[in-house]
Parts: sequence; C-alpha cells; structure tokens
Amino acid sequence: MAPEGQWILMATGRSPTNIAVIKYWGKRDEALILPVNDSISVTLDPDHLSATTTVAVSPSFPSDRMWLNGKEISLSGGRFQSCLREIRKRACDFEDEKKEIRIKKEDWENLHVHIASYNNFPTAAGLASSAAGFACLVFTLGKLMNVKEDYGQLSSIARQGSGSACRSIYGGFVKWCMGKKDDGSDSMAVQLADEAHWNDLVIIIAVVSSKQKETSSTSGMQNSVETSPLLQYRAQTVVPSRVMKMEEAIKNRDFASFAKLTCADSNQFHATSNSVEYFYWQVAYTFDAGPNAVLISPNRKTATLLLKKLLYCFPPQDKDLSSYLVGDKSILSDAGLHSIEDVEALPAPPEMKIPDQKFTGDVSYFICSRLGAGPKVVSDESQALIDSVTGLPKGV
Ligand SMILES: Nc1ncnc2c1ncn2[C@@H]1O[C@H](COP(=O)(O)OP(=O)(O)OP(=O)(O)O)[C@@H](O)[C@H]1O
Ligand SMILES: C[C@@](O)(CCOP(=O)(O)OP(=O)(O)O)CC(=O)O
Repeated sequence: MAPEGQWILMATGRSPTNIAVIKYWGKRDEALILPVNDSISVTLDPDHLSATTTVAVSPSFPSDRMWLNGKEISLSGGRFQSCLREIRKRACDFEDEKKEIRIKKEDWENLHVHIASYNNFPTAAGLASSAAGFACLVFTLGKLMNVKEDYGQLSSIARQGSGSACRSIYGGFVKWCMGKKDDGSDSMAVQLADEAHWNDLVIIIAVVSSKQKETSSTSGMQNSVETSPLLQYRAQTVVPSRVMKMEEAIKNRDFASFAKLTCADSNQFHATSNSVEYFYWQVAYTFDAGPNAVLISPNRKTATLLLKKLLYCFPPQDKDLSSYLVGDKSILSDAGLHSIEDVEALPAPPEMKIPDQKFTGDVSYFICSRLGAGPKVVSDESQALIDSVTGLPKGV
C-alpha cells in the first residue's frame, strides 16, 4: 500500500432511471427488500434521467460521507449501510502501479469512502431517483473496489438500497425476478431485451410537480400490504400471467398488447394504493373525471379542522380570503379565520411529513356547501333573470 494519507482513488458512474410497466408494489421482507411479485421495466436514456456518482477512497478519510445534489446527507440508514457492506465484502485486490497504490482485499474494510451524487432530474418526487441513485452507487462502488461479480449479483445488492434500483442495473427491457429464497439471493434483475430491440418507442413524462412527495413509495406500499384486500390477489393471481404476456409482447414488439398490459397494471396498482386506509375515515374524498377533489366531513367541527389544514397547505395566492372561499363563508369565522394574517398564522397539521411545504396557487378556490333540498319556487320577481318587459335576459 502507498504511504498513509498520500493518495485518493476515485471512480465515477452514471446510471439511468427506469419506469415499471408491470409494477413492483409490496414487500414480503422489508429489510432485505424482497417483493411480493415480479416486475418489468423499461430503462430510460441516461442523457435525460440519470444519477451521476463519484466515489473516492483514501486512508486520510476518517469516516464514510455522502453529498446528494450538493448537500451532505447521512449514510447511517440501513439501506446505504447494506450496499456499502455488501460491496466491501466482495472487494478484490487493487493495484495502480503508476500511482503506487496497492490495496489488498482485506484493506477495503478499513478504508472510508466519500460519495458525491447528482441527479439530473427532481429527487424524491416520484421519478424513481432512488432507482437511479442506488444502482449508480452500487455500480460505481463496485468499479472502485474492483468487484468482479456479474450484473445479476450487483442488481441483488442495488435491490437492498431500493427495490426498483435492481432494474436500473441493465438497459432496455428488464425483469426483476422476485425469487423464492428467504435470504433474497435469487431476487435479482435479468435483461429481457436490450435497448436496440425496440428503439421506435418514445417515452414522454409529464412532470406535474417536482416537489418532494409526502408519502414515499416505501411507506405507501407498506400501507397497501397492511390494508389493501386487493394486494395479495394482485400479486398471486394477476401479475404472474401479466408478466408472461408482457414478456411475449416485448419479444414480438406487439405494441397493442404492451400498451394494454401497461395501462391495466398502472390502474390496478393505483387501485391497490387507493384502497389504503390513510385517514381513518375522518373525511371522505371523491373525484369525478377531472382534478377537483370533493371532500365530505361528517360534521361542522371536523369540517372546520379540515379547512384549517387545507388552508395551511393551499394558501391563497392573492390576499383576498373572501373570494378564496365561497358558498357558506360562515365556516371561516367558526375556524377563527377573519383575515389572511389568520391563515398565515395557522400551525402545520401534525401529520404533515414536511411541515414547511405549502402549495400556494395549486387550488383556485374552495366552495363550502352542504346538503340541500329539492327544487323550489323563487317568488321574489326581482330575482328573476329575464326582464319582464323585454322578455330578454336582464342587462342585454
Ligand atoms: N443519486 C442518488 N444517490 C443515492 N441515493 C439517492 C440518490 N437519489 C435519491 N437517492 C435516495 O433515494 C431517496 C428518494 O427515494 P424515494 O423513493 O422517496 O423517491 P423517488 O425514488 O424519487 O420516487 P419513486 O420511488 O416513487 O419513483 C432519497 O432520499 C435518497 O435516499
Ligand atoms: C411505484 C414504483 O415505482 C415503486 C417503486 O418503489 P421503490 O423501489 O422506490 O421502493 P423501495 O423498494 O421501498 O425503495 C413501482 C416500480 O418501480 O416498480
């Protein structure tokens, strides 16, 4: 080994993200990240969505450290620790004669790393940054530490960082085989076809919001496993045959089948997560075909509490509170909200994971209403909309 503290050895890698066309949703083992079903994905062009990671090692580093998009983050979490441990275990002898660096297999355990990673797309916003990030971390650490494992083994390690990361180890069309073993050694990705196989496909992503999500995939799927009656049926009965059909569709470049299966699986995965009991039924919500949410509270007290939370998260863009809530405005005084200053002084709802997060302007206005009676006659003529002399609408 070269003299202590004299050298820094580095490797840099870039990994793509991937989008599942048959979704991974639900784990049978949280620590090892073992899924309840196989999944299939397409890997995206790294020029568009990728993580770039540099890993450095030096005897002068006193501890492992990591910076993500320029900000230092903790490596103490189990997922980072698993990836570092599994790669270090497989590190091999390394020699760079020019730089006079010699690292023996057993030395790697005592050498600390510095990791810097950058995503060229929003992090933790539902665009699979964890997939690109952990695939990149494992791949680049493997390069640095002269790991000789095949890609299947690397995918199995990346899986322990984030499940979907195991699929980003390959390009083209990739299948994550769930495996059967308790230790997870057979839960890894395989490539179904490379990127040249079907290169006519064009993928367009509409980014509606690049803000950090409130519910991570990790906790969302945990909730589904615990509460969704659909999930086990999906994993055991629906997905296995869908995976077979999808493999066939990819092999034959059969777009009609590919599209049908992709949409059906997306719908079902959303149905699975929608059946989760997030709110303990304090409030009911319903959506029509558009984006407007209808929230139904069981009583005025709950409605008042709900309104405070809504106004905290979605404050009005301009300072006019009275046009921001129309209909039964008396609920504002029930909530003690007489001015915009009162709204600004609202405390963050305790269940919010990111308390500072506000979505000013995302809601145009609120209507407060109630159940009403059926049709009735308006006998006050002044309220008529037709002028009783001209027979035309008033004001024309
Ligand atoms: N480049 C990176 N290198 C290492 N880890 C990363 C990187 N980018 C993201 N991560 C890790 O992934 C986490 C974000 O994962 P999360 O699952 O919440 O979001 P996402 O992957 O963007 O969304 P989704 O999985 O729903 O598509 C980050 O907090 C960080 O721990
Ligand atoms: C909806 C998904 O994107 C879920 C991805 O979940 P993650 O891989 O981010 O979850 P963890 O394994 O807990 O890190 C579907 C998919 O990519 O298959």
